[in-house]
Amino acid sequence: MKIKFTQLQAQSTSFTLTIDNWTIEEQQSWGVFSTEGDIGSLLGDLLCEESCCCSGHILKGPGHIAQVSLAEQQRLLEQEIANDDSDFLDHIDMGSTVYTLIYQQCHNAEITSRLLSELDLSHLQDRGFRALSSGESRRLILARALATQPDLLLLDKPYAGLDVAHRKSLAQYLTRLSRSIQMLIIVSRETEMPEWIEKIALFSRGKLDSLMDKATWDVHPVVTQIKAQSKEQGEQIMALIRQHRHTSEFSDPLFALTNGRVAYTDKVIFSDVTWRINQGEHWQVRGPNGCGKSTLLGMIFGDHPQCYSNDIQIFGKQRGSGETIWEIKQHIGMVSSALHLQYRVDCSALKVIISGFYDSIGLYQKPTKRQQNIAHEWLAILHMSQFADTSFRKLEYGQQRLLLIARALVKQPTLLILDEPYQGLDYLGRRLIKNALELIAREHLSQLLYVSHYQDDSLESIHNYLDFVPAEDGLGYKTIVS
Ligand SMILES: Nc1ncnc2c1ncn2[C@@H]1O[C@H](COP(=O)(O)OP(=O)(O)OP(=O)(O)O)[C@@H](O)[C@H]1O
Repeated sequence: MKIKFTQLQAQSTSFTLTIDNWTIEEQQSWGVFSTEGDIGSLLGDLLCEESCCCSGHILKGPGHIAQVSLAEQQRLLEQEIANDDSDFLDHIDMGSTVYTLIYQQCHNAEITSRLLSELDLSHLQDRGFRALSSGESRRLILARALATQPDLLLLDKPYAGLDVAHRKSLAQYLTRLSRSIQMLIIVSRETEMPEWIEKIALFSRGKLDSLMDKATWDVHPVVTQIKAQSKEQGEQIMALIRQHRHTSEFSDPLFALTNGRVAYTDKVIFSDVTWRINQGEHWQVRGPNGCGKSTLLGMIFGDHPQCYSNDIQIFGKQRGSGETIWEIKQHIGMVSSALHLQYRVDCSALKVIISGFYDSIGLYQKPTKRQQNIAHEWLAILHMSQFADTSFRKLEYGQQRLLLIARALVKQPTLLILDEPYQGLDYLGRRLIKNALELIAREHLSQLLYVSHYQDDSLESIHNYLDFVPAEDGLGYKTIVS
């Protein structure tokens, strides 16, 4: 499909996409790198939807474009929630099954089975969408896009949420696919630019900055330039945190799980998990997609139903001894994809940050002047002051994620749970947050419990690891502490 952009200006709630001149030739795949600005969803809207607020021209050859993005995942969740039948069932509705969600895109059993197998989803085909882990749902979104047999595939950060093994197999899969399908791949990590891509478009703050071939990209100075910029912003975050610092003291252990086990009717997720977190320790939790990392962190946060059937001590108290979930949550800041999906209320960017003081989704109390001031300071550091009154849901996915990170940090919690915090962030946003987390950990302003599938996201201050590995009896996973 040939696409030609000329003098294009398109407006989203948060920024303007500007493309003076860009021609994508038929059969030509491009890599797109945006240093600052989550351009993926606006580009997707421009290419896939007819109505869009823009000036200039887009000439598009005939054919069908399918997109894979975190926003697409969010849309599917909205659709599934709208169809939720829990009120009419004697069990919680986990949503349409993986099989159905792929089949409904192609109405062809053979294609559905092939995609299930190629994307390592066969074992999950009967599982409801809402029970999927984040990596599992990412693979489902790709399968659904491919099921529509597109002429052009728009992949916005396709590796987000995938573990090392699935990233590797996806890279190989995309290499194979690139021989038959034209692709536009938007990445926010320079290491994720596929080797086979010949052409790269570099965007900065929503503007197409330059077009180049892969060889020029490999030695481009942009990466060094922006690293320095994000370091400075990281220092500003630290100054803000130090200024409003307050701490709570607890006796050891801060958290302890003894012989932890989580199982559903169809399978055991993990068993025999014993984990003790003492004061001052930062931890990274590692393991493949679906091993139970988010489940375990959800047990600390107190919102997983099976935390009551386990032996858990948290902040010096035995779980189930009369404490409320709010007493626990007030000492925890949480960032996760599950929380991002749940944060569906329509409140302003400023209120999202303030809601961190109350651990609520949305804001239902009158904030103090001090809380409002701190939230405004956060917006300024994130270069988002102009969006203070903008509805959270109208912002780009990456901007939403930055607000949720600020929401978790704003009360300077004792425990900071970061379950793949960088998902959806652009290059600069990720460097900024990583620098800030490194400083927070180093100065022990909060204790970090951190999940990331990327080696280059490792934080120097984390020396404790909890690794999920397959259990010997073949029933789910167990953990190893190192
Ligand atoms: N209600 C449920 N019924 C059945 N299985 C479930 C249910 N809820 C979650 N699961 C499964 O539990 C497993 C663990 O999920 P979890 O989100 O903890 O994985 P994870 O290690 O965080 O994965 P990822 O790296 O992909 O985020 C997944 O295979 C998921 O499909």
